[in-house]
Amino acid sequence: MSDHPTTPVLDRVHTPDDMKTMSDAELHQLADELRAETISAVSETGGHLGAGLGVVELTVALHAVFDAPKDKIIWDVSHQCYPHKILTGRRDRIRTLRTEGGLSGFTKRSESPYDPFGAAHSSTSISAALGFAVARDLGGQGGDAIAVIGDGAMSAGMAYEAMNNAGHLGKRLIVILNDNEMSIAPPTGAMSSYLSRLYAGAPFQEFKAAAKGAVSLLPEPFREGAKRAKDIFKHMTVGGTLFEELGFSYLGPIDGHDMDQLLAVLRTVKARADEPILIHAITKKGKGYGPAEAATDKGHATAKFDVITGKQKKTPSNAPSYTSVFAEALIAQAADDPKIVAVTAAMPDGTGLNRFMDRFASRCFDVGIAEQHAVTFSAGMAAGGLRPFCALYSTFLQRGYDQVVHDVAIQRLPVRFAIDRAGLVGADGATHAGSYDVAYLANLPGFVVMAAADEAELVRMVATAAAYDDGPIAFRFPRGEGVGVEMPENPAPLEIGKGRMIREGAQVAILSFGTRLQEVMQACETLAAKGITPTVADARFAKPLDRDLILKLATTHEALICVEEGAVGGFGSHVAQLLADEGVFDHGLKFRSMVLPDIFIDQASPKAMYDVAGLNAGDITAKVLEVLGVAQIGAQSA
Ligand SMILES: Cc1ncc(C[n+]2csc(CCOP(=O)(O)OP(=O)(O)O)c2C)c(N)n1
Ligand SMILES: CC(=O)[C@@H](O)[C@H](O)COP(=O)(O)O
Ligand SMILES: [Mg+2]
Repeated sequence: MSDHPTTPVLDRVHTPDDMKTMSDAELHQLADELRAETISAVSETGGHLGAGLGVVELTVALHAVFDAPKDKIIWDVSHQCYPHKILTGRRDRIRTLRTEGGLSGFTKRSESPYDPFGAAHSSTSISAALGFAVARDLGGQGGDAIAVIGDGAMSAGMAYEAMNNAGHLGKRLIVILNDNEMSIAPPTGAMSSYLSRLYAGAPFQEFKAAAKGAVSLLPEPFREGAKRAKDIFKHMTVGGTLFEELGFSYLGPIDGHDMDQLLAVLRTVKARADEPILIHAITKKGKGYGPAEAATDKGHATAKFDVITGKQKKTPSNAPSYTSVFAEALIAQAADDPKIVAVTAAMPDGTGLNRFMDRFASRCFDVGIAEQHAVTFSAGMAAGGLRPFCALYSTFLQRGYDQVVHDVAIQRLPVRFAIDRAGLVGADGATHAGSYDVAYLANLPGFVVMAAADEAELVRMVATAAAYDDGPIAFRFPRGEGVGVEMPENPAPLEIGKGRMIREGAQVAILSFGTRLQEVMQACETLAAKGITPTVADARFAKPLDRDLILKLATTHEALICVEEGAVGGFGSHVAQLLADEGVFDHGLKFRSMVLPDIFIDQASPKAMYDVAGLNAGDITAKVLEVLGVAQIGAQSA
């Protein structure tokens, strides 16, 4: 397979309308070419590969049978949407995926009318599709509503909330369960076992209407090609399923890579459905690309790679990742403390807890994509006397917020939140940015909220959290590698609510919270050349604040600048509140709080995203000069 495959059929597709006149044989070939084009594009951009490869046939069949954008095809998570983007007028930009100014790696309403609903967090598709179905029936936009949801995403409660509602409403709604027996890691849980049992050992089964002579139900002109459908339907043995109990007609399992089968089933569903229908399609994540199929994550996400060898082109790292530092620090604590347990919501590799699991299998829980449950489950274990570390990405913890408030904070339970991917994450863009956790945690009574300035600080914060039994405690750290600092050998717990002085200076004090400290120090080098030597402190805690440190900085300097990689309402806001409460502003303190701006920042490199946010060294330099009233010369290049 060459990097730029020959694609004569795909070349004819500019929008899905161009597929409507294609023969089934051409659609077969289109799928092959689409797969080659997807592999080729992702080899140049990196990104989510395996999920897209698993839905190539399904994508072609859906666009051949349904009429997008009038019909709404809603991809759950939408990390599998690259083939869909190629078929829906975005092929010319597909090699800009996940880059600054390029295509998003997810569906996005502002990007295309063929993306009726944006996603990136999982398990929203059935709710959204049901919303479209109701809107259609109440005189809104017409067309079918089709949710494509993976078996991993089916582990989240929201999918069942939606099916419960859909079954009750009884409207025409099509859900395609794309079951590849994979989440990012192999899926866990009873639901996953249930899905496996639905098709284990059985031949692919088909369409309920078979008993009523399904072939005759096929609309013209498809009856001609219906011999295959006859073969498909003759195995029909579908019995009662959980989905049927919820009010869906269950069709399947069908082979999600068999184009004939897909076309026959979708055409018939399109012609006949008058109620909620769930089509259970069995697929292979990474299908059709050897290196992806062979990978343990089935090519879920990849760096740029060589198409022939599959070898990924990763830039060598200079320091360990924050994630791995967290995992090793937790393992070290857990070795001495049998009460420490760890929880991940379907991200064992992403959170580093796969290492913890290897070491302490019975004390590590992958609960599936179920962040709400992860939080309350941790609360229960804390109430039961364990020391749970609930390791979630900042963006996914958002989903468990009521549980954080109601089950953890109000009961003052000592759940330790290890918040990974804090701050701007890069190619995944706005949906995955960890922008809000400080704001939404530091406002909760009794919560301790920390941010690590570097990987050594992270190790100390793990030790602090392990030793803290008085209530909930959280520490946040970013995606990517650390700064290469020396690591503490026997990390002692930090004193709660105490920051640290980094360097003493004059005129202006910079109070950093989190890893922007490196940018602050870089800014100081530039400022030194201008004769300005700021005092720099690392707050460590957004809650409780180090009042003594902050008031000292505020009363001994002309200006105080807070810097953090979080949204307004976070650390700087709490400092401002303290200063206002203490009347410090009455004495003329110049105060600035550098936070993420009030916009959703699109995907780019983290550095470029922080440029947009105005939180890089040059911005800090410029802020110091502005607050001191010094003329700015070349501040952006600092
Ligand atoms: C709420 C939420 N939690 C976690 C994730 C991270 N995540 C992205 S894709 C994925 C696995 C999804 O599995 P599945 O739905 O089966 O899709 P597949 O990749 O197998 O096609 C996970 C856990 C997410 N996107 N959203
Ligand atoms: C689609 C999704 O939610 C995940 O695959 C996410 O992209 C992982 O991000 P990391 O690469 O930061 O683990
Ligand atoms: Mg899956």
